[in-house]
Amino acid sequence: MSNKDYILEMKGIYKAFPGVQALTDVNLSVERGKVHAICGENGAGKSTLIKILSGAYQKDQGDIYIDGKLVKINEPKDAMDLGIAVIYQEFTLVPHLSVAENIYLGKAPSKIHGIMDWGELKKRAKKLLDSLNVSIPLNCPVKKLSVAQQQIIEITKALASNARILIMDEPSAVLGDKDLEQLFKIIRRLIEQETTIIYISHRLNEVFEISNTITVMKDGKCVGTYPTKSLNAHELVKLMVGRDIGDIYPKRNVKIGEPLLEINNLNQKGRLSNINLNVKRGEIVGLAGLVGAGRTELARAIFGADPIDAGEIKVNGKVIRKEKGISSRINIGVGLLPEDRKAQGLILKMTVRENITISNLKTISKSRKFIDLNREKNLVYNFVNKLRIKTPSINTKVKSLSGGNQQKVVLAKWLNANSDVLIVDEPTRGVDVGAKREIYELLNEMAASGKAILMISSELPEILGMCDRIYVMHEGKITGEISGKVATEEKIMALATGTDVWSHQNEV
Ligand SMILES: Nc1ncnc2c1ncn2[C@@H]1O[C@H](COP(=O)(O)OP(=O)(O)OP(=O)(O)O)[C@@H](O)[C@H]1O
Repeated sequence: MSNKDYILEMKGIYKAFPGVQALTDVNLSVERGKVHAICGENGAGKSTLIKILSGAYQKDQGDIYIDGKLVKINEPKDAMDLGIAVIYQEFTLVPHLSVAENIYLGKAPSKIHGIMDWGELKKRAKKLLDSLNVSIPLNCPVKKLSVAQQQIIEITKALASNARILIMDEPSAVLGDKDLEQLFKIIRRLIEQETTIIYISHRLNEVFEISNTITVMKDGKCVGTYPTKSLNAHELVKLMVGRDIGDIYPKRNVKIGEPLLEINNLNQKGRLSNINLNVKRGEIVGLAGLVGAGRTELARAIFGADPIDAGEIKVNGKVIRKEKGISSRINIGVGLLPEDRKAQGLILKMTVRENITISNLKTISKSRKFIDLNREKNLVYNFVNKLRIKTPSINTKVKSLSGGNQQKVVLAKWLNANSDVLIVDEPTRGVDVGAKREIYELLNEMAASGKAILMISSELPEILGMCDRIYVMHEGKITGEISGKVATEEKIMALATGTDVWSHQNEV
């Protein structure tokens, strides 16, 4: 392949942070008009590499070429001028401004005397949306759009800045299955228009579906670049993890006991209606549904984070008084691994050690007064090793860890809380495939030791691979309950979209 076929080349890139060599001699060559995936474990260096490309970080060494020409990217503006844009998981839209205004934010066409040319603004915004074959009302404030639509506006905004290289960092993390199909359609249209996509994801089925080429990174180095067609999932995992992890869903053989969590006729105005479910000792029960079905709302209601209007929540046979909040739920043995870890799950300025042990100081205290430092260290090392948390030390502040490693810390925190009933909301989002296997093992171990686990996940293979029973939600209601033994993606999707033509109620 000649250099001209590559829109982007990064050669010999090095980057260090205090105590961490994040990138060592990384080379990346990206073909024009293709989808180039970057895969690797948490902390492999993927985000650091794209932050260098987008001007957020400065490299220590190395060269970047665009269209075969050596370029300097010292700040985000340089990257934008070169046509490089990043679609992050957290969007950069202004909620109260309209779709059209957001697309042309900071670069709106103007008439004489600097007055904004509304007609031209809308015409241009519509043209861009049409080119992606999507229709979203131009006057609508973006805060009224779904997350999937906001992501489309974010992409359109990048195109309005003449982006030719779009970097998508875990774009599916905020999407349900239907929205993902739509995103893939848009990516295919972008490719037809010769836009180049760099796609970062831990969801390997997506990588196989959408990418032409895969670069694998490990420990800050490039393992290699491969045509997607030349690899299967097994080979890719081995390249990423450096070992064979076998079957991703470990076998379960657990005795199921009495109900530990019982929800009867739970109602929350405008959000949840007539929810009935139970999770028994030893069980892992799935809660499936599309984005917006009410799964997170239900988890928060059970945990006491949001009040309920009517209904009964029983833990271990005891009714929890409606007016009681989170601390009474924790005391009675309920834990929640929240969906939004950064905002709700971690204290970013505290260390890995403190974040993990804060959930259960009893296990590391001497006569309930002093911390037993040795016990604390052993406990934390155990989690760091088991979940393979990549951190320079257990005393490193959590804010400097990679996104996936931060998630592992929250998970360790809730596993350490040792709750009888643990609700996990998207437990493996953003986590690499090797660590996913370890998380599944830990959840299985917890269930086997007599705990009850309620697992919310948008990844249907994970629900199918892990759960004894599955409740499916649609528009704030439970639309069906299926045994893990007979569940299929089709059955779940039919219930999740409210298009179920045959009833799976109580198919257990
Ligand atoms: N601002 C920072 N300060 C200190 N260390 C950092 C910083 N950013 C990244 N690192 C370290 O650099 C390494 C690479 O992190 P990076 O975020 O690039 O990984 P990643 O492959 O994107 O991981 P993930 O899949 O978890 O997002 C990690 O060891 C991380 O702790």
